[in-house]
Amino acid sequence: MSAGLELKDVTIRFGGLKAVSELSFSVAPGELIGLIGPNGAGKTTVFNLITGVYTPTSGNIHFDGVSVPGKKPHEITRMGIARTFQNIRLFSSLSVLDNVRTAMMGELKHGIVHSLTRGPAFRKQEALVEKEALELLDIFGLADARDKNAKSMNYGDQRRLEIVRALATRPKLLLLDEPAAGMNPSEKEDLMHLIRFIKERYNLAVLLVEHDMKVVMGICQRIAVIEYGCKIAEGTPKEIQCHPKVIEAYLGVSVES
Ligand SMILES: Nc1ncnc2c1ncn2[C@@H]1O[C@H](COP(=O)(O)OP(=O)(O)OP(=O)(O)O)[C@@H](O)[C@H]1O
Repeated sequence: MSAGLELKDVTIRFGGLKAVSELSFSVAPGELIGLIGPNGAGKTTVFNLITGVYTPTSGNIHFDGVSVPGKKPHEITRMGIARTFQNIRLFSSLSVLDNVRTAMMGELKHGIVHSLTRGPAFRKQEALVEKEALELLDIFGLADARDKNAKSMNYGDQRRLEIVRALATRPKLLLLDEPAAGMNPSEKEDLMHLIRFIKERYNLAVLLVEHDMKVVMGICQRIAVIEYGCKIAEGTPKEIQCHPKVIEAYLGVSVES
């Protein structure tokens, strides 16, 4: 079993609907892979299968050689897989800093006694968490907003905060679900730089679901295309752009956008 993520013949049925059908693909450590397809093709369902929200009806998912199906989402996070969501999910009543701190909670080693007494070990750990959270916010240009209410930030900043929260769990694989949605062209340009930057800086593998073809074609090393839950093509951005099945299913007009 190889390192990284490996899906083998993964199928999930919802009643009579096969949302994902015998899907196989892999993401090696450090790779930046795109997963694209028309609306309803099954992309978010694939993320939900990888992160333990759904269990496949059949097929296997392995991460670093360990079987994923049957594990709980928090166990999968601990294995080193983090995700963002199509619809932003932040703690709206918490500050920007506290949103990152809560994401780091899983890493805290102190027990209930330390938490209640707030002893030296607890305070040391808290200080470390705050330092790391601020470092991450700084990299994303969000440090000045640390005390702002998360929901008061503009849309692009909220999307970036979601990525910070995912990174705060120290993943080896980051799943990004439509990170460019709702961004303007200059925010999308920044996002492309940011994804490349964090991939290098944190030695991350990234699986990117994204409708914006300029973003996908601009940063992905390889792209898998699904339609009605089935993989119809896989290749480099250049190969995908001229793949007849892809053009027919999906890319025809949007690749020029
Ligand atoms: N829990 C569920 N129960 C029933 N059907 C579901 C469930 N989750 C997803 N589906 C169906 O599976 C199919 C794939 O949905 P999914 O959200 O994965 O597509 P997508 O490629 O992410 O779409 P989009 O690009 O519009 O976000 C759709 O037909 C959807 O209605």
